[in-house]
Formats: sequence, C-alpha cells, structure tokens
Amino acid sequence: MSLLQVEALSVRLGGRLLLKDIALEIERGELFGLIGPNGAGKSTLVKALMQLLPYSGRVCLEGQPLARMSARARAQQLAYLSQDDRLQWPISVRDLVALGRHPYRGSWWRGGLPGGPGADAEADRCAIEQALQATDIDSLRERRADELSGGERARARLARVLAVEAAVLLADEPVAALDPMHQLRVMELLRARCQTGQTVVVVLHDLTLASRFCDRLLLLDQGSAVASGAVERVLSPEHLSGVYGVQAIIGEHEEGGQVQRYIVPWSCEPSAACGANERASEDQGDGSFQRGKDPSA
Ligand SMILES: Nc1ncnc2c1ncn2[C@@H]1O[C@H](COP(=O)(O)OP(=O)(O)OP(=O)(O)O)[C@@H](O)[C@H]1O
Repeated sequence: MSLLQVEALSVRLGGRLLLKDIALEIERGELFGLIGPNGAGKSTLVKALMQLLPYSGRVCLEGQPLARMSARARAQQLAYLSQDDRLQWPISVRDLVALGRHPYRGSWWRGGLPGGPGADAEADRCAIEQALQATDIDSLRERRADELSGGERARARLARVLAVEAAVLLADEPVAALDPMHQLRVMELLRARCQTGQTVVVVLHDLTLASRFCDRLLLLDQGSAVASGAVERVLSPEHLSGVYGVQAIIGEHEEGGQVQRYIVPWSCEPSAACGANERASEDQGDGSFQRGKDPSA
C-alpha cells in the first residue's frame, strides 16, 4: 500500500474550482515533486494534504483518512513548510527550530514546554541539533529569527520542519530564497531524508532540481493534473512549451556513470531558442526545444 493516497481531490474556494479531481499515490521514501506555473494549484494541493483547506475526495495516510486523525497525530505524521515566511514573534533561531518538537509535548498549559512533563528532552535536543546542523544555521542559533536574511530565514524555517521528524515532509518552495550552494544542500538533504525512510513532497520551480532530485513529478496547470510519473515524461518539451509557455534548453550531464538532465528555460518566444545555444545539437522538429551538449563533455 502506498504511504499517501489521494483520491478525487477537488478544492473550491471563493466560488472558484482551484483543484480538479486530483489522484495521487506517493510511496514511502519517495521524493515527490509538485511543479507547474504560478497559480497552478501546487500550494493549494499541499494545504489540502495538510487538512488546512476544505476539500472533497479522500486523503489517506497508510489507508487511514487524514481528516479523521487527531490534530496531534497529524502534526506528528506530517510536517509542513509553508510558502509564507512571515514570523509572528521575535524569537531566537533555536527556539523557532524547537517549535518543531511541539507535537510531541503535552499541552503547554499542562507543563508541556521543553523539558517539562511529557517531553523527551534528549530526543528533542537531538532533533533540534541535527536540524540546525543540516540546514547550516548552527552559527545563527542565538540570533533573532526575524532579523535574518531571506535565505537564512528560509533555512531556519526548514530546520523547524525537519525537527519534527515526521513520516511525511511537505515543503512548499523550500529553495526559492536560497543561493545555489544552499539549494543543492537542501535538495541533497531532502534526498538523504528519503533514503532513511522519510517521504518528501516538495514544490519546486527549478526544473533542473526537480529533474535531478525527484523520483517522480506531478505537473499541475490551472488546477488540473497535466502529467504525473517519471521525470523524463513529465518534463517533456511539449509540457514545457504547452504548460509553462517556454522553450528550454535540455542537456545531459554524465557523472559517476549516471546521466542527469538539466533544463534551462530560455525563451518565451517560439523561435528565439533556435541558435540561442551554439552547442545545441538536436532539433526535435517541432521547434519547441533543443538538446544542448554538456559543456564539460
Ligand atoms: N483562499 C483563496 N481563495 C480564492 N482563491 C485562492 C485562494 N488561495 C489561492 N487561490 C487561487 O488559487 C489558485 C492556485 O493558487 P496556489 O497558491 O495553489 O498556486 P501555486 O501553484 O502554488 O502558485 P505559485 O507558483 O504562484 O506559488 C490561484 O489562482 C490563486 O489565486
């Protein structure tokens, strides 16, 4: 049985149908990417999976409808990194990350604060320290989280979500504010988490990162699933031009015996990509993309 099952999921808000009849099965240990243009419905889907929006259809975790789970059980099973990076309080980075352990504590009004009854202080400490290290913000732990740069804050918010150590991590654009090195580190981190049995659903706009790191993809457009499954099939030239409205240079890079694709959105104009890259070697015939050769080959 798949870990996460989504059946006939639709979301209607403000009189608009934002998601239409989405079906999805995500396996344990999978790094599953949600892609699509602005307004396609990616965040809406993640929020519906998190039970933060009303929806019709079913969302099950190991066969159990999430809607019937207690909020605490859900908070232990699913960790959510939202797109909204506003911070409500001027708390330290370390305290922000520690909030990720909240689902394991007793009610705070019953003494369930860090170290209080019901808390496993050692498990909390380990999870918090690991998350601080993994996101490269250990040196920022005493800083006020609301005074960090955009990328530092993004990593601190991700650390809070990692500290939950939930079975499923849903991350809405976790790398959008990050520099290239930290983008790669975060994707490698998510990949490593999957290898230890966690399941990650990640919203991405960077198609090369999606292609390189995700096991499978779902491409959304205007609330509908356009394609899902193998990365190569979903990120086809037809989808890039038809859904994103771009021409892209698609290249291949070989490393350690593995061929990986890179996708560089190049132009919004149907003909401008032709000749844009002198290394382009293969015209697909429909004028929609060119295949670039690895510059390092
Ligand atoms: N609460 C709401 N009420 C009405 N419409 C909404 C609401 N929230 C989102 N929408 C609309 O739903 C559509 C999908 O929004 P969503 O945030 O899911 O897109 P997205 O794919 O995550 O886009 P982006 O890449 O820009 O983050 C958009 O047209 C948006 O305006």
